Order: sequence, then structure tokens, then C-alpha cells
Amino acid sequence: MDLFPIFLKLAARPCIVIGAGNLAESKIESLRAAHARVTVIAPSARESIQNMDAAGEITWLQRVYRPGDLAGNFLVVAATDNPAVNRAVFAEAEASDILCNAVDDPPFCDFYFPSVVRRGDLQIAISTAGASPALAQRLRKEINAQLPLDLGDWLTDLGDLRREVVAAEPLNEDRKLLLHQLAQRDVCGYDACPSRAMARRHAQTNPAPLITEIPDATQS
Ligand SMILES: C[C@@]1(CC(=O)O)C2=NC(=C\c3[nH]c(c(CCC(=O)O)c3CC(=O)O)Cc3[nH]c(c(CC(=O)O)c3CCC(=O)O)/C=C3\N/C(=C\2)[C@@H](CCC(=O)O)[C@]3(C)CC(=O)O)/[C@H]1CCC(=O)O
Ligand SMILES: NC(=O)c1ccc[n+]([C@@H]2O[C@H](COP(=O)([O-])OP(=O)(O)OC[C@H]3O[C@@H](n4cnc5c(N)ncnc54)[C@H](O)[C@@H]3O)[C@@H](O)[C@H]2O)c1
Repeated sequence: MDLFPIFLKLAARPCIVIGAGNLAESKIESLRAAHARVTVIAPSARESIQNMDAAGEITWLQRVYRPGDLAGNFLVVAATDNPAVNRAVFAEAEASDILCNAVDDPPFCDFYFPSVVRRGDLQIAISTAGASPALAQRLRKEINAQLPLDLGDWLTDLGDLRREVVAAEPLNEDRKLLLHQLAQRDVCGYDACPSRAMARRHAQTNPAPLITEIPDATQS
């Protein structure tokens, strides 16, 4: 199956989860990690989900799903223990052009959840297109064991330094080469960081052109 891999910006987008059990919990957590605005509908909820509601982190509506509940949402996860309900949710989502994942029910999914290794802004998402979730999990564990725990902090510093370089140098081959070099070096947040010093020296040899006003064509 040829799936299209993308990383969605969900911040502040309304997303809805139907069901509030074991499977719903991990989906709610991953939606919240992307700062989605999450509503949960279920007659009963796990304690952790009740706590998120009490803390104002999500909105839990304590009742069964009703047709029409998906209106206004960007994405829905159907995670009840009743396949007929999950499929009714999928049917409403299809009719309303809302992206739907019916957990563990591939024909009723527009998208699948990947297995994810995360270090700050770095995310490695693994998909087997449903062929073997167990393999996706195994690969996650293997990759996770290989990646340093502080990779996310390093990436934050590298990203800050990259923004400095992009502001200081023009878009050309020299700048690209420098950015590849920096991605292989130690980078830290200190101003005296050797990689930052190197980048600043480089900017002197490859300076961005000064932005000048566009001449007014009517004045000659
Ligand atoms: C990646 C992960 C993300 C997540 O769930 O958030 C995920 N499943 C995970 C684990 C896992 N799921 C299952 C097992 C038991 C071992 C096995 O079956 O292999 C294990 C491992 C375990 O739990 O030990 C059972 C299972 N899963 C699906 C079916 C239905 C079917 O195959 O028809 C059944 C049979 C249900 C039954 O028997 O009733 C279907 C889907 N599961 C997916 C995602 C989507 C495709 C992902 C892909 O392959 O790319 C897809 C298509 C739809 C979806 O749900 O999005 C998460 C790993 C988290 C991690 O990293 O640890
Ligand atoms: N838990 C697992 O590891 C696992 C693995 C594979 C498949 N499954 C299947 O996935 C499904 C969900 O699993 P779970 O462990 O999260 O179940 P669960 O029993 O923990 O939670 C089910 C949730 O669905 C809600 N619900 C039931 N009917 C509803 C309705 N009409 N409207 C809204 N909410 C409703 C319940 O209130 C509850 O919050 C089950 O069918 C299960 O067999 C579970």
C-alpha cells in the first residue's frame, strides 16, 4: 500500500476522539503532544483521561457518540470497544471530509498511526502500512536504543545556529556546505561555542547582500 508520509501541524486544530479507554489514551497523548485541541466523547473514561479533563487539557463529554458529533473537527479517532460505533464514526467522517482513524481497523482508516522515536523536534516515524505493527514497534525500540538522549537539545542549538547562518549568508553552495558541516559537529547554546565561532568566520567570507530599497520607477 502506498501511503503518503507527512508531518501535520495540528496546533489549536479541533480534533475529536470517540472512546476513552486504553487505546484512546495513547492517541489522545499523541494529539496533545502536537498541541491539538482535543475533545473526547465516551460514557466512561480512564482515570488519566478524567484527570486531563479536570486539568482543562482536554474536553471530555461524558456520553455516547451521536451522529453529528464530528462537525467542525479536523480529524477524528474512533477508539471505542464497539466496532459498529467506530464504523459509524468513519461513515460520518467520510461524509464530512474529516480524516479518520478507526483504531486497529484498517479498512476504516484514512491514516494510520506510526511508531515514533522522539527527541525534542526530531521525530522518526515508522510505518509498515499495517503489514506488521510488531515490526514497527521492534524498529522503534532498536532506533531508540541507538539515539543519544540529548539529541533533542543538540538539535535545538543546531537549529538556532542554522537560523543565524541563514540570516547572515546568501542562499548559495557555500552556505549549504557550511550547514552540512555544522550538522556533523558539536553545537552548544553558548555564544563562545566553537561551531558558532566557525559559522561567524564563515559569514565574513560569504556575506548576505545588503537589502536595499527597490528604486522608485517613477523617479528618474
Ligand atoms: C504503530 C502503532 C501506533 C499506535 O497504535 O499508536 C500501531 N500499532 C501498534 C502496536 C500494535 N498493534 C497491534 C499489535 C500486536 C502485534 C501485531 O499485530 O503486529 C501491536 C504491538 C503490541 O501492542 O505489542 C495489533 C494491531 N494493529 C492493527 C491491527 C488490525 C489489523 O492488522 O487488521 C491489529 C490486530 C488487532 C487484533 O488482533 O484485533 C492495525 C494498526 N496498527 C497501527 C499502528 C496501524 C499500522 C501501523 C503500521 O504497521 O505501520 C494500523 C493499521 C491502524 C492504526 O491503528 O492506526 C503501535 C506501535 C506502538 C509502538 O511503537 O510501540
Ligand atoms: N487494548 C488493546 O490492547 C487492544 C488491542 C487490539 C484491539 N483492541 C480493541 O480495540 C477496542 C478498544 O480497546 P480499549 O482497550 O481502548 O477498550 P476499553 O474498554 O478500555 O475502552 C472502550 C471505550 O469506549 C467507550 N465507548 C463504548 N461505547 C461507546 C459509544 N457508543 N460512544 C462513545 N464511547 C463509547 C467506553 O466508554 C470506553 O471509554 C476494543 O474493541 C478492543 O478489542 C484493543
